[in-house]
Amino acid sequence: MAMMAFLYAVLSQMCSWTFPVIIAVVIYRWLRKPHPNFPPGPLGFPIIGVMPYMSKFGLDTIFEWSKTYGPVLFARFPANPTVFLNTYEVIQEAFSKQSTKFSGRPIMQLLYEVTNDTSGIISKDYGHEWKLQRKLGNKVFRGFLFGDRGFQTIVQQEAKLVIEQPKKKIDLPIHLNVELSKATANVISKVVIGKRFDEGDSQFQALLGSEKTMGDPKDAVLLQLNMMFPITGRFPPVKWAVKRSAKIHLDILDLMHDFVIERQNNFNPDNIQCFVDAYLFQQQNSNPKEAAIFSKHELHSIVKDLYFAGIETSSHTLSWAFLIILHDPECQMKIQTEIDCVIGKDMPGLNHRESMPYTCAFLQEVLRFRSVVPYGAPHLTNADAKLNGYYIPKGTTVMANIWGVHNDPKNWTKPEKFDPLRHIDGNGNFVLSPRVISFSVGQRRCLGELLARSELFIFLVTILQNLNISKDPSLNGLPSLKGVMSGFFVPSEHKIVLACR
Ligand code: HEM
Repeated sequence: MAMMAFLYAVLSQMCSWTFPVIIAVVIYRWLRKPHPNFPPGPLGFPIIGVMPYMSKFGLDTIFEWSKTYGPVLFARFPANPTVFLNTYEVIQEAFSKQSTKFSGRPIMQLLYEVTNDTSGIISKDYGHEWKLQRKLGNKVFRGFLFGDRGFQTIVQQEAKLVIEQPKKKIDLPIHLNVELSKATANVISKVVIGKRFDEGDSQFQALLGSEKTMGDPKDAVLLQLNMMFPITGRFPPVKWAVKRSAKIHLDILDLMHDFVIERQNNFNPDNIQCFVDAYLFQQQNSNPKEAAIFSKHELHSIVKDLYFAGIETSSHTLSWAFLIILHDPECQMKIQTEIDCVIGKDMPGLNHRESMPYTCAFLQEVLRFRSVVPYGAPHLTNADAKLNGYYIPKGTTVMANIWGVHNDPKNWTKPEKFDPLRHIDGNGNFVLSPRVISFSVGQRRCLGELLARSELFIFLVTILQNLNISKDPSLNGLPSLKGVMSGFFVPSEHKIVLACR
């Protein structure tokens, strides 16, 4: 009895000071800034930070905050306090002018926990290893893939097949995005592993299946929750979503391993045909220290990164383009008028771009109006930095608010309006705008930009040269332009009708 009384006394004593201490720690952590001169931002709430304020995808929320807190703001996300850059000027300053300080990558905690791996290009932190991998990537993507084996030829071949497929189902509504994903997957395959796949191929089905599941909207929400509150990963249903995501990741790596082995068996150093060939060549011709960096494991991860970054981004940007055309059929008419004048019945090629200002302006406006990667990829400061008068310490996560730049009325009159003519000057010429930054800026800007731009032009023009698009007649209204976030910012699922011209 005496013992019970003693324990009770100790416990109540502890409670009397533990609870206030916990509250004090929570409040301290909530109010604390990494540095007194850290950028300003909304306070949010203890523990959950700014989460309750976020609209579904945060696109408008951050943009609204920037009106109060300015071009550089700090958002208290529970697991990862993040600095958002909201104007073109500060993004340029950070990612281009101060790129050696702002080009790191935070560990993608979720993926890291399940894979213990930061190999590849996308997730690799800034430094010697990333620079070497990226240099090789730039060489392949900017250099030797022109000519007979160039992007243009590869994309033209796939574009021809895209128009054949729907021709068989003329007048029946189809999911055009499914066809476009297959086409962009085959473009990447040709560029990276030197071969394309037939539709029924089991490896191709596995690849497309994993791409789809990676962006599963249901799991995307759970995984986001896990990123904000890592502890949720210990309990279902978040635990199951994390497991599913890990399995997909490992299955894809296995698939990449098979792709690379097949290519390796046919490798001929005198006939470099694709990215994997160039990588194997580099491996064999580097000094031992560098050869260790160009390892097999890195190669599998980079191949995976190229598939991950290159399929859905391009196919969904094209889907946005066709959805916009449904809403504004005049665009279709104007592009087709240009096609008829400039290309006629010839095969569309990249050289036609300079004579087709409206089509170029239309595509640039699609990239502005609906960016599939509205915040780019997270960066990390790898040194203390000063930006716009604020101090940003080493190790801070930094995101570019690409969506904000594209919707800033200081950059664009009526940004909510889709208007290709804003990119055409008084003489009728197309003006390439530096303020459309869908591919980001600086050292870490998109590696596949050249390829993506080739795909956007050749697919759009080949399809409209041969087909007219219109809405599914069984629908009352038009499919929404609002979009959904499922890994990328994409149009919600819809069908369209294609008819021969
Ligand atoms: C319309 C299509 C595309 C858009 C809008 C897009 C956009 C982006 C953006 C915003 C980033 C992040 C840049 C940063 O961290 O600041 C990125 C990175 C990247 N993209 Fe793309 N991308 C597209 C297509 C492609 C294609 C076709 C490929 C390749 C085959 C590709 C490969 C990559 C890679 C490898 C990175 C990581 C670069 C690095 O970390 O150094 N992308 N992309």
